[in-house]
Amino acid sequence: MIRFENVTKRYRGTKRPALSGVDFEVQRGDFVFLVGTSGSGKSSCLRLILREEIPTSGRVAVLGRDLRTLANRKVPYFRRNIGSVFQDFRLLPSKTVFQNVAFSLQVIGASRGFIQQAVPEALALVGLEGKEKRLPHELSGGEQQRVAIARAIVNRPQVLLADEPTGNLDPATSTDIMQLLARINAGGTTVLMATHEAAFVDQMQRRVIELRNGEMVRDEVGGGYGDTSHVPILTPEAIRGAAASAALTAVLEVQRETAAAISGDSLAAAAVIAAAIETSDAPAPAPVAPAADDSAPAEASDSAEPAADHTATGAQQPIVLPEVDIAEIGVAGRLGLESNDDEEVGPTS
Ligand SMILES: Nc1ncnc2c1ncn2[C@@H]1O[C@H](COP(=O)(O)OP(=O)(O)OP(=O)(O)O)[C@@H](O)[C@H]1O
Repeated sequence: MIRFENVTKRYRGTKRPALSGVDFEVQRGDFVFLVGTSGSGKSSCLRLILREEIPTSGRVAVLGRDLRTLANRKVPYFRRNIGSVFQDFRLLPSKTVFQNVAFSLQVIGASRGFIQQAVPEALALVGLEGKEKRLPHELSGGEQQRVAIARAIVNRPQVLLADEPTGNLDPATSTDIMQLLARINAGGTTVLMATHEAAFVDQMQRRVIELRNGEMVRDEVGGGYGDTSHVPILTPEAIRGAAASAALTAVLEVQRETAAAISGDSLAAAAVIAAAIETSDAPAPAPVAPAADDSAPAEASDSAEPAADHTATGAQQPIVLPEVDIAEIGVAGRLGLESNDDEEVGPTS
């Protein structure tokens, strides 16, 4: 569904490439965290997927299209398959909640009747019924991000890109937003999220792609935020004797301390998530919607099975989410986005 092949991105006037030889593939229905320190190249990856940038070398293919050969005039149609949310929400300040969500349908020429039906459905999905007439400044930060998410998904994109979507929100509100993104993913939408939020990455145990100075240093199924992949996994069976046992204990202690240091301020968020899990009566996560066409099935990374405990927080439970009925939105068919996944979406007006 999304493929990076040896992608290097060098911005004009810069010495060091923003991305260097990056290779990965994301399957339909995946939920992938992109992690890495500031400047490591996460946003550049998302911009390449949106075709806001093109690689200096290598290839980016999204939904079966090689984006280098995608004609400029076709880019707006291509982007209809991709929803985006950002840290700063990017709402239109003088438009109401309804108008903000409707706007993304108006620009693609959707009919008035369709908008009247689709917008309330999207707002209901994100839990904003009754707030249609509010202006953005009359909403909390979390509500504003919900509007942005409703706007991103109102035409049922196949891919949702989220660039630090919880970056401006408090831990409890961030948890709500993460639950919402996971629900959307459970309905079959592929989600790629760039984040610095260690607690969520650790809790959700999804696939983690880590960038460092533009290079991909980790692609881990069911990974945590901190890169512990270089730490050898020691098991008691492999070591005999009291001295060895003491050494193992010391190593595990260092791992725990390292994890605590990495988690840092995110511990509060982790506590909130844990509380949410405890009070939740939700069933196990829904299986990812089956592939509708030629894509490979979703990877095992999307199962609820936690990975082997080689991250410091491997014992934590993933966020458990209610099943979502994607017919709740029911917009894809009407927009012609449903079954011809690899076909270009033509103008609707
Ligand atoms: N338009 C641009 N022109 C020049 N350099 C850029 C441009 N956009 C990004 N860069 C550089 O590319 C590198 C990667 O930036 P990018 O925004 O992709 O990182 P990031 O991991 O998303 O960072 P953050 O977590 O701070 O958002 C950085 O060194 C940045 O300065």
